Amino acid sequence: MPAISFQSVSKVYPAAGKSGAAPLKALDNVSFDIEEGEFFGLLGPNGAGKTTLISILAGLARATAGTVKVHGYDVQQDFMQARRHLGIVPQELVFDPFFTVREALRFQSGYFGLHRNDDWIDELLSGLGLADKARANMRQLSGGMKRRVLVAQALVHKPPVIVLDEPTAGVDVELRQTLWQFVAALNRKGHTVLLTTHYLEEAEALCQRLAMLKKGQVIALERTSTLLNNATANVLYFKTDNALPPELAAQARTTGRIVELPASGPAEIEAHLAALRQAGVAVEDLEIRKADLEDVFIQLMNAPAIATPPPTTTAGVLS
Ligand SMILES: Nc1ncnc2c1ncn2[C@@H]1O[C@H](COP(=O)(O)OP(=O)(O)OP(=O)(O)O)[C@@H](O)[C@H]1O
Repeated sequence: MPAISFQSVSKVYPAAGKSGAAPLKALDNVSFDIEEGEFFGLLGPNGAGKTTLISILAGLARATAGTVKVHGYDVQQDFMQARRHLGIVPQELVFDPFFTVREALRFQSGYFGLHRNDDWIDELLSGLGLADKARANMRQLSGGMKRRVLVAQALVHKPPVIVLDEPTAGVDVELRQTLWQFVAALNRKGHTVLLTTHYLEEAEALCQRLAMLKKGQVIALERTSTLLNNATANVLYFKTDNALPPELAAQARTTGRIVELPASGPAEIEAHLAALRQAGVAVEDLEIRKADLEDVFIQLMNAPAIATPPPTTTAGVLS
């Protein structure tokens, strides 16, 4: 049985404000399963529908159509059973300022009917570098410390499935590393992890499989390694002060003077270099590197809209 199953999930938000405005389809027939023990990444640009999908999973929003199950429990019909199997680390820092850290964790344990949970709470506090903050009041903690408490709160009932919604946005490097070591260790013990992130290098390092959302549709569902192997093999990286010829400009990612040009192999690299020479583009600091997840992401996001239904298996990447 999958840990999480999304089946034909759609979400339409009614038109806001002016009459005549069209309703917004935030999710369009999203189907995929996440198997037990997987470390799974959900990626997509702003507004792709990631938070909407996680809100439906958490029972905080209702799907317009389709079903979502956690360990076989429907998130609507069996809400409490589904919720018990989930530990959700939200994007926003929400907490009660009057509790100490330990009280907040005890309170959350009580919500799940767990009353003698201090051994596990101590383990969480020490694993997340919060041991000396147990008696601190929540309002005295820094933003990074509050985020650690949110992670501890999500895990207080030892959920088999852990959902992290952009947990490292605006978080310093040290906390990111603590968090990832902790979550990776839980994953090794068998916990399923679903992560949404804007940091593609994080997804590349951690996630075994990825789904990419674009405008509410799944446009790729693949093992991370397969996605990387199927994608453009190389990227030509250089700096220039000159304008690129239009056929190269259309394919290039340009950041100030830095240009990154995808190339499928040696022949295309040579063709790009010839085109640059012919256009009189002066190139500095030229490097050829292997494509990474960011290149794959940009390639898929820039691909023309898909006309066929999204994949429901891990069969391949649509382009
Ligand atoms: N409560 C709501 N009412 C109306 N529209 C909404 C609501 N919540 C989200 N949307 C819209 O639905 C679409 C998907 O939003 P969602 O927040 O799920 O995307 P996201 O992929 O999580 O984006 P981000 O990376 O910016 O968090 C967006 O166009 C957004 O404006």
